[in-house]
Amino acid sequence: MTFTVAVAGASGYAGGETLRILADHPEIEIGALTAHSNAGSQLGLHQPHIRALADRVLLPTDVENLLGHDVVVLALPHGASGEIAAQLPDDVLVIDLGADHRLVDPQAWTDFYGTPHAGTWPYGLPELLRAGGAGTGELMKQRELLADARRIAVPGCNVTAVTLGLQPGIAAGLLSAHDLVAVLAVGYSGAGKTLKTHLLASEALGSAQPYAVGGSHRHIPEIEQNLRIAGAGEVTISFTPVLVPMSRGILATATARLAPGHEDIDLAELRQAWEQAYVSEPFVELLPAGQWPTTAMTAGANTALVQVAIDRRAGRVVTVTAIDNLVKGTAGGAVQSMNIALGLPQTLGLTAQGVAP
Ligand SMILES: NC(=O)C1=CN([C@@H]2O[C@H](COP(=O)(O)OP(=O)(O)OC[C@H]3O[C@@H](n4cnc5c(N)ncnc54)[C@H](OP(=O)(O)O)[C@@H]3O)[C@@H](O)[C@H]2O)C=CC1
Ligand SMILES: CC(=O)N[C@@H](CCC(=O)OP(=O)(O)O)C(=O)O
Repeated sequence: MTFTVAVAGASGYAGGETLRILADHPEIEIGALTAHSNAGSQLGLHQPHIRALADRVLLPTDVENLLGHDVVVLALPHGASGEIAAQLPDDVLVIDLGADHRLVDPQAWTDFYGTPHAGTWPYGLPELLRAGGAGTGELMKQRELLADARRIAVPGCNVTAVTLGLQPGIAAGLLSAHDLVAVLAVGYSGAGKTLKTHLLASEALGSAQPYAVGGSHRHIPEIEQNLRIAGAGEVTISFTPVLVPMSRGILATATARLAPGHEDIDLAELRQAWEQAYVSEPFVELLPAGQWPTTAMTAGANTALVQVAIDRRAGRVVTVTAIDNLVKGTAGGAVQSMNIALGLPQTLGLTAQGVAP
C-alpha cells in the first residue's frame, strides 16, 4: 500500500532532508510541497540536490493545500504548526518537526519558549526508554506508543543525541541524574536557512562559537523530560552547545556522576546497560570499547553512535554520541516514526551507513 505525504516547509533544511529520504521510500508517494516566502517557485531552486522533485512548484502553506494526504510533515518554525495541525483531520498522520508539541509541562514550554503551549503529542523517539514498562527485564520503549499514532512530535536534534547517550545508565540506576553536564559540538544546518549574521561564512568558518550559554537553551526541559521518563528522579543538566564549522552533525559529550553504590563499577559491567538498551536497535549502536564516534561516521545516516568511558578520578561516566542532526536528529527520525505509525518496517527508506570521507 502506498501512502501520500505532503511536506510543509519544503524549502527549508528539515523539509528538504525529509524529501531527500522520502523520494526513495518504496511505500511513499510525495504529494503537495509548500513554503512561505518562497511559495510559487520550484523546489529545485531551494533543494537542487533532490533531482526527482526539482520541477515541483511550492504552494503556499495553508490547510487547503495540505488536505487529502495520508501524512503531513510540518517542517515549520516554532509556533507555526499548532494552528495548522488543529485544522487537519484526526485520521491524518501529522508529524511536527518543530518543538511545538514535544513538552508535557505547559509551564516548561512557557519558561523556555515564552508563547502559548500548543499541546503534547506522542514523542517521536522510538528508542526512548520508559521506566515501569513491561516488567520482563527489558524496559518498555517509546516505540510501543507510536504504533497507530496520528500525531507525532519529533525531538530536537540536540535532545536526541544527549538522551541516547545518557538514558541507559540512568534507566539502570548506575548514574545520578541531578548533576549532568553536556557540551555539544553542533553543525550550522541546525540553525535553519534563515539568514543570521553570526552564521555568515566569514564569521563561521575557522571559528567555534558557543550559544545559549548559562542554562537558557530550549532543549533543556526536553532532555530533562526524557530522562525522567527513562527513570530518573530529580534531573538537572547543564547544557552548552558550541557551533563548529561543519554543515551537519552533532557530537554530544554528556557526563554524569556514578550513582551511590556504583562508584567502583568496571567498564564491562557499565557497558552492559548500553548494550542491553540498544542491542535490538537498528539505528543506535554502542561502539566497541575504545572506538569513539565521529560526526562523519553518521553523515547522511539515520544512526546514533554511542561510546562510554569511566573517568575514575572525577567519579563520572563520560558518554559521547554522534548523530547527523538532519537525519537521526530530524528527518530520518521522523521517517522512522512515520514507518512505525503506518505499520511499516521501521527501517524502510532509511540507511544506517554514513557517507565518507
Ligand atoms: N535544522 C535542523 O537540524 C532541525 C530543525 N528542526 C525544526 O524543523 C523546523 C524547520 O527547521 P529548518 O528547516 O531548519 O528551518 P529553515 O529556516 O531552513 O526552513 C523553514 C521553513 O519554514 C517556512 N516558513 C518560514 N516562516 C514561516 C511561517 N511564518 N509560516 C509558515 N512557514 C514558514 C520556510 O519557507 P520559505 O523558505 O518559503 O520562507 C521554510 O520552508 C523548525 O521548527 C526547526 O526547529 C528540528 C530539528 C533539527
Ligand atoms: C545550530 C543550531 O542553532 N541548532 C539548533 C537546533 C534546532 C533543533 O533541534 O530544532 P528545534 O529548534 O526544533 O528544537 C539549536 O541548538 O537551537
